[in-house]
Amino acid sequence: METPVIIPINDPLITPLHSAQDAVAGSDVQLMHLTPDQQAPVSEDWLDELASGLSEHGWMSLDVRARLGANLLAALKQEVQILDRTDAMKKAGIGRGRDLVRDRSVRRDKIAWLQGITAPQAALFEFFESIRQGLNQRLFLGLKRFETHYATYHSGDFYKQHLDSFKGRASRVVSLVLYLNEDWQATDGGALEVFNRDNDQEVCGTVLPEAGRMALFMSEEVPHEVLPANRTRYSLACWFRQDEVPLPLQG
Ligand SMILES: O=C(O)CCC(=O)C(=O)O
Ligand SMILES: [Fe+2]
Repeated sequence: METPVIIPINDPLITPLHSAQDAVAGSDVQLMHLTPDQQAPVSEDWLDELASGLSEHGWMSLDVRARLGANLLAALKQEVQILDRTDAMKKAGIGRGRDLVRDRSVRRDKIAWLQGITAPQAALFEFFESIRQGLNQRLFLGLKRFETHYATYHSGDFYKQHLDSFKGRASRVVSLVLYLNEDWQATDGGALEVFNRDNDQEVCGTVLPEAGRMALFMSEEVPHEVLPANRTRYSLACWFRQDEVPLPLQG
């Protein structure tokens, strides 16, 4: 059973998005500080591990619950739940700008882009920025920036096998997915299936979207798929990019 979330506004449909986000930021600011005995979110050794996972296998899955802290994960989940319940999330598409296609046979999730403004998002962006710099120092990927969105998959939603970037576009280079769901069971569906980068018929890993679990992979190389979820599945995806100019945040 999920813990019920109380939406701190009267009429979600007429309240602008930033108010919903402010409500979250305001109530959770004090939760964002890491307690002193907590492991540093990002250490040199840990960045070494990420870099070797990516260079040797093209992908990896790891548990970052202790690094990010249960409070930050809970605050991020609360944000995405509020966005979802206030209808602030948009049907996701494939492609960008004029090429954007909303093809429900390929993907059915809903997304909302993060701006890094609320306290939980600011803490998360700091974490992503350390990863960006750490990967650049170790793998010379020239990652200039990252973009990140929340995603909600309701029961029955999926995302068929795909790559996150077309070869040679030098846009999305490294993909990161962070999951926000407590007590996710295999029977809840919604697993991320990762395929062999040299054979897109061969599953080489299955990741359950449990809170604190993170998947990291090379965007142009690693085919992956989100299996149909049997309960609401919350996550956020982040792409580290080589291009400098942000595209309009849509789709
Ligand atoms: O949520 C996931 O496990 C993966 C999502 C994904 O592949 C994407 O948004 O491109
Ligand atoms: Fe993807």
